[in-house]
Amino acid sequence: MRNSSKISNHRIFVVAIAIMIAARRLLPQTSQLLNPNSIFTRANTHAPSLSKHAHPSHPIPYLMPLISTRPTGTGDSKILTFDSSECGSLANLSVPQGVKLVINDKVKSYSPVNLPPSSSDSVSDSNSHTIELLVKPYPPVPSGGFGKFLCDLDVGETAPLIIKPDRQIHGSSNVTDRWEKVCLLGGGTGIAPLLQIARANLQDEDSKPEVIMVSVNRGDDVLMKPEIDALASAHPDRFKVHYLDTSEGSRGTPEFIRGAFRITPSTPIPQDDELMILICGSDGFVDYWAGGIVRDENNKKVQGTLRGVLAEIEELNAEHIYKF
Ligand SMILES: Cc1cc2nc3c(=O)[nH]c(=O)nc-3n(C[C@H](O)[C@H](O)[C@H](O)COP(=O)(O)OP(=O)(O)OC[C@H]3O[C@@H](n4cnc5c(N)ncnc54)[C@H](O)[C@@H]3O)c2cc1C
Repeated sequence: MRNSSKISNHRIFVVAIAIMIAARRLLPQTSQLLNPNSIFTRANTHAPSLSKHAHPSHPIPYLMPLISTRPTGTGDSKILTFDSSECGSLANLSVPQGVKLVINDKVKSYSPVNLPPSSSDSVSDSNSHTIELLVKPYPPVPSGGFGKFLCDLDVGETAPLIIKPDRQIHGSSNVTDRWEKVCLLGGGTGIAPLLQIARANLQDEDSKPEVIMVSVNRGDDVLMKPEIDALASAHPDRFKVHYLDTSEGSRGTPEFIRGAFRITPSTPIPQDDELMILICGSDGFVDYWAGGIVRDENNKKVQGTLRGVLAEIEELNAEHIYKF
């Protein structure tokens, strides 16, 4: 009897020590999400060790450490660089790569602006194992605040991120060497995935698509302008950028799009592989330009009917447009 009580006391002691060690490991994550300035009140329940066993397409978040942060130079948005080396197999993921931030079972999408590593990148090259996110800290609303959460992270803290599976754009995940003219229409932080697509097309010396970007912003808060202008200087024959400032109440028109993307009434109706317009921005932004994205009976996002400004350009049809 005495022996069995000793054994059970010993077991209780061992279990208590194990719980204390596990709690200490989780503490930085817990305190991060319980920060009084944060609207998140529940601890992340995914222990760091779980991330080691997750596949990039598996819905268990990686706890990616923030390794550096810098302001974009305009407004309050930041470029946040996360160490993605734990994910291991990010090499050769197709562009645009996407990640999801998962907190309290709520999820929001973010888009790396840097290119994923290629298989030729050395494992020792630390630049090839990072994810750079352009993030704007919108003043949080209830159940939101994800942008502020990311922007408030200190170097060394982690964010629970999932690597999204490849994005299918009209039946294929390929965005390079596919269309003759790639037109990118981004509002605010919506420019992030479009910049990655521009970079992927321009770095590919073998294919020569023309890339035209329209960046829509209010006032001086033009996100990633230095980086975009640098790309335009480096590829003057293949990359053109137009900035549209909507602060004075001016909104884009069909004429503006015709001019920027050079679609004229005398242009023959483009074939699918000639021209693609990729649109990314807030729901209101996408709705204004091309009609809203809708959800099907499985709550999956589908493109919805083409409406808005682009629907007024008769040379275009839904096959020429993709809404993020
Ligand atoms: C495919 C995809 C890629 C995205 N990539 C990025 C990215 O790279 N970087 C990034 O910062 N965001 C990106 N977003 C937007 C991101 O997912 C969040 O919607 C955004 O961070 C706002 O969330 P929040 O919780 O901070 O805002 P909330 O707290 O929910 O809202 C705060 C306020 O901001 C307004 N707001 C919310 N979202 C937007 C928006 N997108 N534009 C303008 N106003 C808004 C709300 O109406 C509200 O008034 C992307 C979205 C999608 C669908």
